[in-house]
Amino acid sequence: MVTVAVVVDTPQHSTVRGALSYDAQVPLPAGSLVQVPLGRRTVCGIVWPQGPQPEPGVELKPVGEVLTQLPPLPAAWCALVEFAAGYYQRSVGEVAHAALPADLRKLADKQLALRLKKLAKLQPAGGTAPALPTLTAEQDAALAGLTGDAAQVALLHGSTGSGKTEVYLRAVARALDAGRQAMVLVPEINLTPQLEARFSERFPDRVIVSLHSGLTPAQRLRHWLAAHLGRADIVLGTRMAVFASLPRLGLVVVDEEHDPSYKSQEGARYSARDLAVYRGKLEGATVLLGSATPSLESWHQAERGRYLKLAMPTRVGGGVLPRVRFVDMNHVPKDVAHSHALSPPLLDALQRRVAQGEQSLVLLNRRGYAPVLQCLECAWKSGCPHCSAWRVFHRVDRTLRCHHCGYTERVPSACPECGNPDIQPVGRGTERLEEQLAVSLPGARVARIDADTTRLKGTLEAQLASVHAGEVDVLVGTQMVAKGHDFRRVTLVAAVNPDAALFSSDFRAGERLFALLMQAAGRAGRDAGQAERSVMLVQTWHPTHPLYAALRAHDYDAFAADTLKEREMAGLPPHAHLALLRAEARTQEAAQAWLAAASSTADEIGASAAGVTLYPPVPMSVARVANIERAQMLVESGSRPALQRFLSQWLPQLHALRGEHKALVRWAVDIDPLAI
Ligand SMILES: Nc1ncnc2c1ncn2[C@@H]1O[C@H](COP(=O)(O)OP(=O)(O)OP(=O)(O)O)[C@@H](O)[C@H]1O
Ligand SMILES: [Zn+2]
Repeated sequence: MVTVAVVVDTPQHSTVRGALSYDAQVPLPAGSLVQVPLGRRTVCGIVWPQGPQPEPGVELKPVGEVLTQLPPLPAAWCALVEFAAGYYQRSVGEVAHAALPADLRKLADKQLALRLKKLAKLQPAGGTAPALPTLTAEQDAALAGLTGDAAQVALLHGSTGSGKTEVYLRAVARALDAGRQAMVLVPEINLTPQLEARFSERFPDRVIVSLHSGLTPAQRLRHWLAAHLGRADIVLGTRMAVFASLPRLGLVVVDEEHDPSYKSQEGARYSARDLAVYRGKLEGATVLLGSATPSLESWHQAERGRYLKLAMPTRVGGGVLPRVRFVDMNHVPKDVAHSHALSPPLLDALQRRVAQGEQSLVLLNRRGYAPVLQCLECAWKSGCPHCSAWRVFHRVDRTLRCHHCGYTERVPSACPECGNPDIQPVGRGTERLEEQLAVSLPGARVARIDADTTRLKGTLEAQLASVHAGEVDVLVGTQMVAKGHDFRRVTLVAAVNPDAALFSSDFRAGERLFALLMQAAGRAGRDAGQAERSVMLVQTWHPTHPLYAALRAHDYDAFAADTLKEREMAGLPPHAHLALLRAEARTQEAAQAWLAAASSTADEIGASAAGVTLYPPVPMSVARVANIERAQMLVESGSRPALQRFLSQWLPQLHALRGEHKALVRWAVDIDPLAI
């Protein structure tokens, strides 16, 4: 008999943090999947490279079935999981098992053999590769910078339309030629179909698979196995793909690396971008981060020389970025400014585009018809009974919907409080804007793209195709339409109401707004023939705000320099490191009481001597969701290792502390939180 270490799926709050010990007949290679007894159940486990010494005299249970058909998970994969679990303060078992396809953990050896046989059917798309475009000088220089040296991290700072995708394609080609596999991450599942099309066109004789949450369990297993067995040359996917097992990984591309959706908002709240960088080091793979508006974290690393900075400031084919102009809402007649989303200069610009047969994109980052309904007689507003938030009026199906808990009701025909039939929408969302545009621009073909119009599979593709085909004059949408799309006919981009983020309590709101507006501007003038005429119009009450000055100049560098200086003075990331402790309870007092107790525990173990500062507990900005009160507490340190050491001492104590607080529903810690 030999002792093997096995990790099983354990919830965060279980006392099991690492591997368990079992008896096996023969030594089992690390990374093998096995069935093991756990309590009264039999569960899937992964043989782990290292585990605790079993206590002498304790009788170990035997390992059950071993999935011999599956090549063991690579050591580097186990190391990545181990790192992620440690860094994000979760159990190894939880992270490891969440990273595997659910179906894999359910299969017996025989069924697995069948699935593996079927993999032979995965074939390259076939056909002939198109002629390659001649690289621009900037693309050439960027590719020359990618030396292929082990563990190089490069930040490709390329303007919108500078041809970053072509650089990714060439870098992938090189990795494949060297016999390696490549992984390409995109922020949104919506962007995977067009990317898949680009890649299969370019690499007709390679096997390409995708990994994202839109796959069926069977597809996910098939694609995962293809990557794991090395049959797939290219893996395209969203953040979950960063955990794919790839035996010959040579390159990881993270497109739009600044995008918040790389950060998971549940479970181990990992950043796929940060894990990609770590993974590159582990596996000697090149990591290529690309963006027109890099995250300040990555920019800071590049400035310090930790990442190689590659710049592509120029648009392909002589295109220029659109001129940015501001409509000062203070000078628009008051009744117009307050009651209309569309100022006269914006309407005028739209009318001219429609007359000239050019497309316009109107951006409003708010879904629905109106964010709130209001009674004109009494004080009633369409609040959500379960959340501290308004319910949004959706006109299409005449519902009031809570965007936090999902609670939906038919719109009442009269005020539920006083019976007055006159209840009015206040403010506007994309639905109302679409309606208003259709009225203001008679004859124009107005379309809308947001999360509501794209619920059904295939609708987004169809809608985008009609935009590309020129069947739409004015496209209204949320951030969904602002990024990634290569619209060729758009000459006007308008941001209707972007000011709110300027005064947010979240220190990253400005960075997010700047990125969104730069990306949106980047949708205009992509065709060199029209570039000269292209304009971005921003309606604002604060036209002199420095963020807008940087936007006007398309000057990311200036924005980054200013913002980094502010962050340094305020002791904020990337100059400091944060963790957020969140508590949810039946009452706000209970949530905060638990955080206060957690804070006392931190004092006892010497947080401040360790260079770690804890801020007072505060309610979250939406304090109540689905009848649960939420509060948070910020933990900050100038040193990442100090913060990590402190957290690994502190969190086990919090697991213990939980028992004393009956009203606490759940708690979680978010390392490097994005939204505060
Ligand atoms: N070397 C080249 N020669 C000719 N056309 C090119 C070249 N490189 C890229 N293109 C074309 O230029 C357009 C813009 O490229 P791409 O969409 O990759 O830009 P991008 O940098 O990814 O922009 P964004 O950040 O806005 O997504 C595309 O239509 C692409 O096919
Ligand atoms: Zn609600």
